[in-house]
Amino acid sequence: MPVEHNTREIEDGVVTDLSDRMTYGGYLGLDTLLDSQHPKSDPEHHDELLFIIQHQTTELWLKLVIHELDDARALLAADDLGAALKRIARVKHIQEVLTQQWSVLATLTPTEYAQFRGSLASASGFQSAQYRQVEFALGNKHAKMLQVFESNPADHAALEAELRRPSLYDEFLRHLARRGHAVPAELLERDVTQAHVYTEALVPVFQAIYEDAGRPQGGEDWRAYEACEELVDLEDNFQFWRFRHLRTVTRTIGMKRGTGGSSGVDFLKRALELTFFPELYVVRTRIEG
Ligand code: HEM
Ligand SMILES: N[C@@H](CC(=O)c1ccccc1NC=O)C(=O)O
Repeated sequence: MPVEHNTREIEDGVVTDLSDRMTYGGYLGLDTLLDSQHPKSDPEHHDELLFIIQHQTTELWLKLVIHELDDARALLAADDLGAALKRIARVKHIQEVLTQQWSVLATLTPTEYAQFRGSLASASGFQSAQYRQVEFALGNKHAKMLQVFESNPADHAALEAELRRPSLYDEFLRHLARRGHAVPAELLERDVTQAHVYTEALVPVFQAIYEDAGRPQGGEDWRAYEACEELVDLEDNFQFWRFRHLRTVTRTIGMKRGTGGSSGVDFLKRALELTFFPELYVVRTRIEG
């Protein structure tokens, strides 16, 4: 039947009596989700809702990133590299959404933000437990970061557990070792509560994987090569997010100190020098034709 009067007929089969049945809102917990936006400005500033939702959507996606990275690690531990790569591919798409999303917040002018910034008091993204958990899961451990979470036992416990868990990189290197690659023992036995630091002896392992993949028939370790490139994408994407955050902060608060107590822009700039998988970048310098 064609659409008449620009109004679509509702088909007879459409379920309308939803008492005692599973519904859209019930399944998704929308009562709670959509009742979780509480602007603090009084009178309420129009733009504070944007600010809240931008953060909440980020936290929701971070929840999924953690879920996927957890499973990717379990799959690597079981030597199922193909399935782990699927999880990582999903994380990469989420990162792209999160980086794109900065353009919505960029519609907030410095004047508008200054009008409700005081209502945020000492709250700051620096206190995001899930963001820190992702950094830890990727291998940039930092025990002192836990201090900020002492007032929230659940967050503190989750981060402490993450601190003690092998990172995605640790699991990948263990997998490569089981596949016969000469991963240095110092990495396989490292204290996983510390940040991964650049290890020169790992570079030849990646060099062999990259050079093998470049041979005409495709290499033995094509999957390992693919995984290396996925990790590089993951780190690049993480840095793109950090960079957009830095630029947004710069255009919104200039050189003001952060509500979390840091110097602000200068502190964020230093995060751009952190790295998760340094050997995967150094190997590029070494690759010969
Ligand atoms: C106008 C918007 C924003 C401004 C002005 C801003 C400002 C800042 C500043 C100054 C810091 C340094 C810590 C401090 O002293 O407060 C910081 C950290 C942080 N912010 Fe934001 N931010 C904004 C939006 C966001 C959004 C939307 C997110 C998403 C969740 C976010 C997440 C973070 C995270 C995770 C950190 C810690 C970064 C690190 O440790 O390197 N921020 N932010
Ligand atoms: N640190 C920001 C405040 C801020 O952006 C913020 C405040 C409360 C909850 C999340 C935030 N996002 C990122 O830091 C500032 O200094 O303006």
